[in-house]
Amino acid sequence: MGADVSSPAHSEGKIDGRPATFYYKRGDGDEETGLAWTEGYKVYPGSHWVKIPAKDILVVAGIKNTEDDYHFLFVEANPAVEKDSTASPVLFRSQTLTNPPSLLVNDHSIPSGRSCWEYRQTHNAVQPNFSVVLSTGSGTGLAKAVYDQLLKPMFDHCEIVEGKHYVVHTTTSESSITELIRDEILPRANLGVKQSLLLMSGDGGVVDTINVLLCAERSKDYMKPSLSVLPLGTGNALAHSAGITSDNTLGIRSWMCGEPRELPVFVAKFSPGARFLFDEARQERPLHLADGVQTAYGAVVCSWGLHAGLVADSDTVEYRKFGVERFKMAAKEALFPSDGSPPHIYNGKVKIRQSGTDEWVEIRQGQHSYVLATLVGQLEKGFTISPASKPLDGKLRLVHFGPVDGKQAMEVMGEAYQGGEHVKDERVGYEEIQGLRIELQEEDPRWRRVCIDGKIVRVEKGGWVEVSMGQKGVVDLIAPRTN
Ligand SMILES: Nc1ncnc2c1ncn2[C@@H]1O[C@H](COP(=O)(O)OP(=O)(O)OP(=O)(O)O)[C@@H](O)[C@H]1O
Repeated sequence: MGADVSSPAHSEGKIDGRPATFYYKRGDGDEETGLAWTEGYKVYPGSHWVKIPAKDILVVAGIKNTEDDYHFLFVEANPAVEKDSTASPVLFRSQTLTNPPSLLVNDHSIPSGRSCWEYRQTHNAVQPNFSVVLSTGSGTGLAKAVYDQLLKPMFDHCEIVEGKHYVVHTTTSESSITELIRDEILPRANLGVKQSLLLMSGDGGVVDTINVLLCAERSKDYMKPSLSVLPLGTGNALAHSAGITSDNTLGIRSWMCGEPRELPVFVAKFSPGARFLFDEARQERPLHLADGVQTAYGAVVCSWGLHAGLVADSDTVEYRKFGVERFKMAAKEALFPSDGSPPHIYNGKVKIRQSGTDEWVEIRQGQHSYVLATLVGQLEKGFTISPASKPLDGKLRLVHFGPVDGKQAMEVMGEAYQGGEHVKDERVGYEEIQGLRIELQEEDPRWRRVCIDGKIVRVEKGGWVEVSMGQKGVVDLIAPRTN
């Protein structure tokens, strides 16, 4: 606590009406940054200090009709998770600060203008234009607990009222989000109504949303909705890559203080006969037809080979119980098959198109292990698949490697967990691309699975997929400001 008494980092005031001494250490990094306070105005060597790390702070907001009182909103780790894995990881907390350090107020006040969550609400709308989506099938099923223990208490504190200011939609099936967007959000967007969605889901909730919006006819009055994400899926690639998870608030700080940013999307066109697989691949459905071509949209990844296989194989009720570990478990299974055989080598032609040319160039002729085009940096926390990607930079990058044995594939994957070191590995190709075309030459349908943001599309025999950047102006993502 080394701040000078006159420093903007130090003040004497009150906490919930009780005299207190405050110190604030600027930054958003280690546990030492944030607010520390102790009861009373006399500080002794043995004084008890309460510390609220900067990463736990939501906002500091002035209380109306007072001079120096502030709402101090933050989260706290939930001790109940040790015994109850279905509990919310963090809980909502609030205190009233009188005369807090000015630096704290400066760093954590609600930004004005487009970046303020209030800007995105229209409280006098005929019906609420703010929808909260609880995706019960996402991740390990925490959406309901996070809503009850974190989000709802925060809304209550901020006097954001269910039914008046927002509507809750709880998913009951794989098609719930699609139906909500198709039947409610899209028609109102086409009437020019400004809408916000808070998706308590992983990447799947986002890909469901963008697919409806991009596949639809949009009117000339179309007003693009803004999406916020509370990362409650398994990989949460988009949230990690957009900086939404860079604090401990489970996306709420980004929802409150982030700004609308254009969400870059890609379009994947498929040969006739391609089908979306769902319900553990027991069911299938056709893709949307755009100008007669089977089409899907994504904001994260299009892959074929090892990555698509392990995403598909691990999307079962059994595997989902293991959270993000499910990807590693499925990877082990794919790389070291229990019958002792080597991992599958994928046959097909992989072609890329680079900036400034219409020409398709074939890479790594014939055989492949891993082919992955992505718009994001991380596919899961710490798994840096594309280290050159910047948040929402709208650049498509390709990561690929050819036939390797299980041990070598594990090595390459391990390097991706070390900050994206795999892209320096001579076995790995990594480049920015404008387009990707894969012509699959596999007999077994198992090796013809393509992953689009966690969803699986099975391509028919002799089929292909072609990926390029998609349309702009359809949806915004609320993400932390980048100054
Ligand atoms: N009650 C439900 N029953 C069946 N499917 C559901 C249900 N609720 C949500 N879903 C679907 O499950 C999918 C969950 O995907 P989501 O991406 O949110 O989670 P995840 O796959 O665990 O995470 P990630 O994609 O980030 O790895 C969504 O596409 C959603 O439509």
